[in-house]
Amino acid sequence: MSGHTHPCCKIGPSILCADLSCLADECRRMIHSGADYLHLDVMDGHFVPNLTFGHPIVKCLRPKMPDVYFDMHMMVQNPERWVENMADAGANQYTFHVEACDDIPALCRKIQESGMRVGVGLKPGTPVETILPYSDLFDVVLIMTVEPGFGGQRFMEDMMSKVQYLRTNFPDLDIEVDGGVGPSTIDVVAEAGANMIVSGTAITGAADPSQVIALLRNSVENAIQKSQLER
Ligand SMILES: O=C(CO)[C@@H](O)[C@H](O)COP(=O)(O)O
Repeated sequence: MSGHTHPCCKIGPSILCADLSCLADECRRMIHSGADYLHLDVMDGHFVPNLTFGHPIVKCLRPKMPDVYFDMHMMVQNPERWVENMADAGANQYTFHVEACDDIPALCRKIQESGMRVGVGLKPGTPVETILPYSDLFDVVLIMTVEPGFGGQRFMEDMMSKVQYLRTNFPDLDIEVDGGVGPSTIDVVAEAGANMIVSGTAITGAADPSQVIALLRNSVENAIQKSQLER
């Protein structure tokens, strides 16, 4: 992690609260509204008290949108179990939760060898120090700003200290924030130094998702520009 080039802003709608009966159409709507990637929430009913979908759905989506970046947020126990399936389904990023992982280096190696970017997620109660010994192994760190499991929850601003710490110590790292992020909370997220912005209900529930995506992007790009001028 060297070079000190702040990674660029990327906006990734979470389709968790979209109309999942027409998933591909919803995904296309997000991309046509200016999304840079799709954040796909996989829940197993064990790691979190909710169920969504797995690799068979991702595999069906992939041919319908061959160039879209699929960011898999794996809210599952035994995350090592689904790496090959997700890679085969066409996932680009595999973000496991540190709380669910017994052997971080082995899992990171497995994800990388299968051709996906490596992401690690931290629940709100997990200190950032937990992942520091392995920091070279991750492409993305996902800081949860709600308890994982459901969309539409309240943003936890006190998680921003984790983002600030990571941005200060790992200037080139992709730092993703997820949970309760929208027009009313984006400025603190951007100021803290996050560059990958997940936003669910604020985008999918908006009358004009493109307006919300543009607003989020504007806030993050301004913060990046400001931090570069201060350097
Ligand atoms: O992973 C999760 C929830 O576990 C998120 O991706 C949410 O789905 C984001 O939705 P909003 O909080 O933005 O409505």
